[in-house]
Amino acid sequence: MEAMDKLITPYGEKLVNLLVDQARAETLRHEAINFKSLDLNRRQQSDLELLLNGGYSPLTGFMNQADYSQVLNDMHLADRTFWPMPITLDISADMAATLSVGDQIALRDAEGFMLAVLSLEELWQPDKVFESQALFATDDPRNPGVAYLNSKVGTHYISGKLEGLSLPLRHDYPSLHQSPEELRKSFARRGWRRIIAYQSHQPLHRAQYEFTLRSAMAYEANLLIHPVIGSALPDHPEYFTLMRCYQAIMPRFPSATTDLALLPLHPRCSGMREILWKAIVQRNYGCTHLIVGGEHTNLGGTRRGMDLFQTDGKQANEAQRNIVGVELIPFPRMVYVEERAQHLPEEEVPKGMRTATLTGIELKRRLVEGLKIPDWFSYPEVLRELRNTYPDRSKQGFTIFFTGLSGAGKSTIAKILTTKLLEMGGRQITLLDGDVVRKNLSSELGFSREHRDINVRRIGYVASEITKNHGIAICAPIAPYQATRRDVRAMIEPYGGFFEIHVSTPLEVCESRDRKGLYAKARAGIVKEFTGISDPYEIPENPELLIDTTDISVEEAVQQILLKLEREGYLR
Ligand SMILES: Nc1ncnc2c1ncn2[C@@H]1O[C@H](COP(=O)(O)OS(=O)(=O)O)[C@@H](OP(=O)(O)O)[C@H]1O
Ligand SMILES: Nc1ncnc2c1ncn2[C@@H]1O[C@H](COP(=O)(O)OP(=O)(O)O)[C@@H](O)[C@H]1O
Repeated sequence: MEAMDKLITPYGEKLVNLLVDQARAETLRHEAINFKSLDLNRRQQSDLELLLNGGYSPLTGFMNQADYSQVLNDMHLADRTFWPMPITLDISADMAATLSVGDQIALRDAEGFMLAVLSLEELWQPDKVFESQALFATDDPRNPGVAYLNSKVGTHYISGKLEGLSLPLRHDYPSLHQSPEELRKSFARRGWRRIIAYQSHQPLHRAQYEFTLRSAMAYEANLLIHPVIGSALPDHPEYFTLMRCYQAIMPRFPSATTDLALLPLHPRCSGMREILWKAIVQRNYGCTHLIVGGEHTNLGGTRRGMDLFQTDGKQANEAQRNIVGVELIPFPRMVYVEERAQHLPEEEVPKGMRTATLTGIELKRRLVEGLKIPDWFSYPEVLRELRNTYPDRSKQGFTIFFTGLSGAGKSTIAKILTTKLLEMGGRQITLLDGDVVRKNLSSELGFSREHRDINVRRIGYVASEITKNHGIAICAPIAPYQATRRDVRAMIEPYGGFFEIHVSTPLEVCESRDRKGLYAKARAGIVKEFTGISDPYEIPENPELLIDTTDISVEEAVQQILLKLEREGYLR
């Protein structure tokens, strides 16, 4: 590449800025009581941000039908500008039925804060099968892009003049959320011209660090580490861990030549179209090169950018890449070479030398099981951050979720288990017994299926919060329905351990115990909808443990649970 004396121009030569001035913003805010409202989801907010701040230059709004169709057909806008990705604003059929051309629609964030106003010009129903085929070369719902389009994207698209009032508000890492204009200014001030972007999705370990640095040297370029955060959950601990991992590794890069900023782009999983689209965005942010690939995969090592060129590259001819004007640098499959004590692209490894890689799944396993992660794989400061979020199991939170008939022994076992765990110490413990919850959290509820579900989900929510904060939640509701128990499991498992314990004492035994006299009342029809008598109990399919208390003592039951927890590494 020849020497450049200026920053690369934006795609389409001019950086778009759709934020209106103060006076216009005031007028729009004043008029907004008469506007229709649309609360944007994360992806729509990401697209709006990149439209408003010029990341999508030369687009000046969500696409109209002519641009949308042309982009799907041959990756061009209606005016023949090359553009590979549809950028559309979707709404539900219900909302579509209330709209007519000329309406003004307030686009709001999840809290209802108005970010922009769209004056409706077009409303149409896309052919999602056609869109799936164009973007993902399939309409198979197992493809994540197709699944998103079918389940999360509304039935209608809208377009029209877009006026921005505010970029989405962010309270996390304000200095890292830099717009194209801000980054360009900062590059210009520092005299940066040739800039390689690395759009990371995961922490940088040694392979990514070595390759990005090596690329910067080979191309005599500066480096922008540009994590893609448009789809991240900004209130989720994993997001903050990821950010801390980036911040932890930055001091290893030469600070005068490397920068870190966040890219609010929401990925689409759409192969070569996606790469070219990301390259355009990156050009708008002032970058001349884009490293493609480099994520840690579950299959082994790092994903090679080269794979994408080989599978989808046929459509991405040289001409398209030239039009975008950003040089693509494929990330090779990096492996660790022991004799060299460094990572090398697989192709460059001299014959006979021993190599090593660690898969994403294996990394996670080692983190949660507290096992060693080899020094060649990452840096201590990055691993420290990861270990804080994924502490080994003896420090993770977990939920013990008892389920079973009334009188099966749930509360009794739960109480003694709580005492035993308190004796051991180490974590905060909360007992969410059925009766206690019904008194304090669910006093307005009865025993219909709907009410039982609400009750059990509330318990699940509280338990998930406790588990997230590394505590122990012990729950003892009847929880008669399989689907609800499955939902509760899904709420908790991402944060720590989940043990469903079916206290499977048979109905006859529970009835003969009849501690509260409720079975007698149920038989007499005085108590209605009584589980096991006049209401269903769906047997758990795959509980972690099954305890029938007919012939065992409470102490024995509790021992079974403690042994299970110990075997799984939750007790040390
Ligand atoms: N109709 C009916 N069916 C079942 N249980 C009844 C009913 N009416 C009152 N009770 C008492 O309420 C306790 C069960 O409440 P849960 O919150 O655990 O039930 S559920 O999970 O919401 O289904 C349950 O307590 P346990 O005996 O400790 O299980 C009963 O004492
Ligand atoms: N191994 C055992 N575990 C738990 N409870 C037992 C056991 N053996 C007998 N029981 C008796 O069974 C009854 C269970 O009642 P409870 O714990 O309130 O059940 P649940 O909470 O499932 O409705 C208690 O009276 C308890 O003393």
